[in-house]
Amino acid sequence: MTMSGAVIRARGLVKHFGRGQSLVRAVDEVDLEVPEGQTLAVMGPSGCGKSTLLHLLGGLERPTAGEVWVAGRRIDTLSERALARMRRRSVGFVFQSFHLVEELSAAENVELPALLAGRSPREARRRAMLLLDRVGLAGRARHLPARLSGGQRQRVAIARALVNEPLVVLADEPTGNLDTAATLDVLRIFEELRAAGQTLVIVTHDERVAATADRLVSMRDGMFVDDTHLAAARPRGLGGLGGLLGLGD
Ligand SMILES: Nc1ncnc2c1ncn2[C@@H]1O[C@H](COP(=O)(O)OP(=O)(O)OP(=O)(O)O)[C@@H](O)[C@H]1O
Repeated sequence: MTMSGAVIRARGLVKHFGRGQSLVRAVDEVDLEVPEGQTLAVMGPSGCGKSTLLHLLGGLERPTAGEVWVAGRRIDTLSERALARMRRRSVGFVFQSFHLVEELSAAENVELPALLAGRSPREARRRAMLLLDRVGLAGRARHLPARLSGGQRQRVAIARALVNEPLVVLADEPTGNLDTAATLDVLRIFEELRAAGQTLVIVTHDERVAATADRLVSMRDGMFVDDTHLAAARPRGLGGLGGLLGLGD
């Protein structure tokens, strides 16, 4: 962690796509600090650069210019290998279209990042079952994604994002493909995570999702045009995420 407690820090962040006449400034000189325990919502019209920003913050893409720090470590200059390791250990991703592995059961999907991070099969299974229980899917552990509803798939994806106890969860329109009931299920889980002190960045078009955040930034043309603090970030709750999930060390 940095002295300021920022889990994520970006300075002068720029991402361009294409060149010449077709140059797109997807992210244009963004500065950002996300303190530990903050839930940050990012809103803005389609194409304003929200997803690109999230990908830069989580090391899925490299900036054209600027710097990104995760837990006090600069990541935009890391090798591909080191970047992949950083993502596995420190970042949990949740996507609009779930991105589950269709050939694997719900439990196996959740276990996968734990195994890739070097945990034993037994420990990976233990974590997966605990997390599936936490998201209300203990009874669906053996189901393939095709047999799950959209809301259930997204809850599996959230469990997967949490399995390595990430420093930050980055969610890209996590309720974008969900009906109201499933959206509320997902919001309840995010609310639980927030209460436990999990740092969260959520890109969303949904006002209900944004309303659960501590801070709301609005983007337009790759830039922040508004920044509203709705609540002070809370320190990690008793036991933090590990305590909430009963994961231990
Ligand atoms: N890989 C890419 N190659 C070329 N252009 C891209 C690429 N990714 C994003 N862009 C462009 O960058 C801009 C920002 O896209 P981005 O997906 O970040 O926006 P967004 O705010 O997340 O949009 P939406 O809400 O529709 O998901 C858009 O003009 C988009 O077309």
